[in-house]
Amino acid sequence: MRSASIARLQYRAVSGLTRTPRFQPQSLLRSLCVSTAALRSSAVAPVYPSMLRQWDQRRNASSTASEVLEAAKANPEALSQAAIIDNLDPLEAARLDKVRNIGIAAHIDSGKTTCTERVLFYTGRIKAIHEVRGRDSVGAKMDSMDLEREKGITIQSAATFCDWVKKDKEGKEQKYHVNLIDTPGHIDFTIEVERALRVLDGAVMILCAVSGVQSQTITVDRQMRRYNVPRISFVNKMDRMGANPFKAIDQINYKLKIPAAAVQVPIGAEDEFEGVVDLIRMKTIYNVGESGEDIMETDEIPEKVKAIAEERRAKLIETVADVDDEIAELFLDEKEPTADQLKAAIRRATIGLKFTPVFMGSALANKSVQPMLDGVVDYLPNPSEVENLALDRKRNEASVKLVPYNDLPFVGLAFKLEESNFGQLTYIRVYQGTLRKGSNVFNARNDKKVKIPRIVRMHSNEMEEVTEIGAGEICAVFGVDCASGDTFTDGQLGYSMSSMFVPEPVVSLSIKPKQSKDGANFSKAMARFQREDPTFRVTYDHESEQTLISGMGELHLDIYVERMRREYRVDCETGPPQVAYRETMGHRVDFDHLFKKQSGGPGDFARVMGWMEPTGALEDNKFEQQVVGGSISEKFLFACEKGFNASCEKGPLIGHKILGTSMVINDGATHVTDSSEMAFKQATQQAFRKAFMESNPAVLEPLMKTVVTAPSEFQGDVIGLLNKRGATINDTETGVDEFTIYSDCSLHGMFGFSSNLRAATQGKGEYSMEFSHYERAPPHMQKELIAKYLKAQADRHKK
Ligand SMILES: Nc1nc2c(ncn2[C@@H]2O[C@H](COP(=O)(O)OP(=O)(O)OP(=O)(O)O)[C@@H](O)[C@H]2O)c(=O)[nH]1
Repeated sequence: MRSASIARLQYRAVSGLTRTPRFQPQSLLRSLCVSTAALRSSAVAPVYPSMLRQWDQRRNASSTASEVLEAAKANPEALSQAAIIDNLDPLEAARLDKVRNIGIAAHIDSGKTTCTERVLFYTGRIKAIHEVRGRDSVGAKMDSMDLEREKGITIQSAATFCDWVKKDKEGKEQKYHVNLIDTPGHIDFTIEVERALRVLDGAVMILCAVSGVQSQTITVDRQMRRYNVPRISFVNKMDRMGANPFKAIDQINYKLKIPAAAVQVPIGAEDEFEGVVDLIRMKTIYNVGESGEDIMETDEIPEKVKAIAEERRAKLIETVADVDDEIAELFLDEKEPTADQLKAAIRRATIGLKFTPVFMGSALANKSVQPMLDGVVDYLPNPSEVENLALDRKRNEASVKLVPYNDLPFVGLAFKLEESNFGQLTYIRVYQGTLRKGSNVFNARNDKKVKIPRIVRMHSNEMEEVTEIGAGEICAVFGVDCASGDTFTDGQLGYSMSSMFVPEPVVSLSIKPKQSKDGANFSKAMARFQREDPTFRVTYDHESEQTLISGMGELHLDIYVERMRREYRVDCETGPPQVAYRETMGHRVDFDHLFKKQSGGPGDFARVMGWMEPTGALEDNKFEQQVVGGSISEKFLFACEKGFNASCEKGPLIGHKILGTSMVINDGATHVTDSSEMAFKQATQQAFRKAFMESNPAVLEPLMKTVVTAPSEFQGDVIGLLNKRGATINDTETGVDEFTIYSDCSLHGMFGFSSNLRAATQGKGEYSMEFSHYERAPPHMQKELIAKYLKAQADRHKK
């Protein structure tokens, strides 16, 4: 960073201007400089220590520090990331301009892996295309796990990188570095999508040209919104019977509620799908060569698509005008935007999360994948165009913007852990600074120092060793002990970044190795799976003396049982799937509970008073203390809270977790010698149990949003199947030759549904299920569950 650039920043801070003339006379800029010491303590300082070091050597100290600080406080935007980026070394800005970090996310079987395989082939990363479940039995590059290749589904997200060469306006070739993560479609592996989207700058949302927006499209849409990820859309499978990209676009508009318009129209469809017309430049694009590796562009638009191309181009301009002022002005003046104007507006609107341009093609038929890659470069942001924030723990958790500049202190986020043949691999997104082999970094969670022994770039299951990774890039490191979501810094900065959203598991199974000699390997596998996947939990139930594994669905748990067998050679016995029920209280109950024991020596004494009541929403539990006058000390109140939390972990009705319950302690009594933290914890737990049972409590069961799709001839059978399982049907959509039913059903009712559905639809039906919310279980079921729990407890006591 040059001193003039820093000075420009100071100038902006003082003047409040967001843009500074690039060539300010040095003397004017210098007059605005402040003392380094003052800056270090300022709101700006922690972001730029390395700049300050350089500046220390060059500066002409002056005394306007307070002015700069005041101006910075009044106008933080003057120090925005954009302003800093604007002042970067031009070489650094040019480097970032050529980087894209993207994810591919979609509903199950939309063609994410097939599409990624083409991307890798066209960018020269792989020498031949292999299909998912292909006849050559090789399998797609990104599905590297044997299980993935056998089942034809993606289980783990896989990272890779490639270089895409694209011609610029002047016809000069420009090389873009694309880091890409292919994610699974099954909701059971949703954490993989969650963590990929947490660290990526943009995404390609793939849709099936026949099915359009499907249940998991809605889920990934929600995940993209959660992390503000801009997206382009790709309507795949244009070669399939019934393909209709415009129906998919309408659905993006009204189901996902994000303005979308086609930037291409297809030339032919189904088995006559030939290529596309680019609506921005009004050119036709065809793939030629054995695997569609070459692109042929012409100005001649076939007669049969001329009208639709004109109509859709007008629609594109109209949709963009709705979200972009510059195009809106041209639109109102009835002026046609130039290709450059339209492209720039689409880029602005896409990055601003106001629009998604829709591409179309067929990955399997090797058609129109390259224009989608051009779209990644043209419309998705480079790392400097995305705002990434961290909390500065040294400055009261103030929010700071991270700057993807190589020379700044290092800040990175570990977003995924994976065991490899060479030890634990930790995937890191570098947000600021450079990560160097052999350097020391600090884990912000526990301030532990770790050395980085090896850095690699991942290419599915292969890796390429590198000595350093710059800001804005993704890599993996070996030998770093941490948890998913940990922030690493260089040690100077007290920054930590927010982690990803981790959904709660809903299904459990009891599990044990068939042979006791496998105990050690079993524990090793459990520890590893838990470390890698935050939605997979292992608990030990002391009462039933069983190990329980919990996860997002039956498939999720089945995959781990299978991986245990293959990767650790441990055959396991599993119990039937169990639902993660919850318990909640019925109405408010006041309590005044005394816990007192006197048996010779020092006794126990604790009295707690207050009330318990439902929180209203079936969400988190709440503990509050409103003690005035010191009848219970802070230390003992803390023990009460511990008692409350422990009670919430195991409800009195059936031993499941408690939801939506609050406890207030507002009075009590303490004994000078007999009171202890243990006594107050016990007293709270006893009071909790009593009040809870008096409140007419209920067992809650998880309700699942279920979506079933099958060929039309099976509609009656599928409805019958769902009715038998007590599902409430909310909506039915009828397509060309298939139907989709949206329903709510209890998780318990859906166990084993996949085999029933397969049998009822000759294997052609598909379904997906996602947790929706908890609801009171039917009274007869509650009774049964309580009776079962009581019996199990009585049997245990007899033993
Ligand atoms: N007709 C047709 N089939 C396709 C196309 N793209 C993919 N497929 C097929 O669709 C199936 C699913 O493809 P994948 O690439 O595994 O889909 P995915 O989205 O990665 O699947 P998951 O990760 O399991 O959700 C495979 O049988 C592919 O051959 C396409 O453009 N046209």
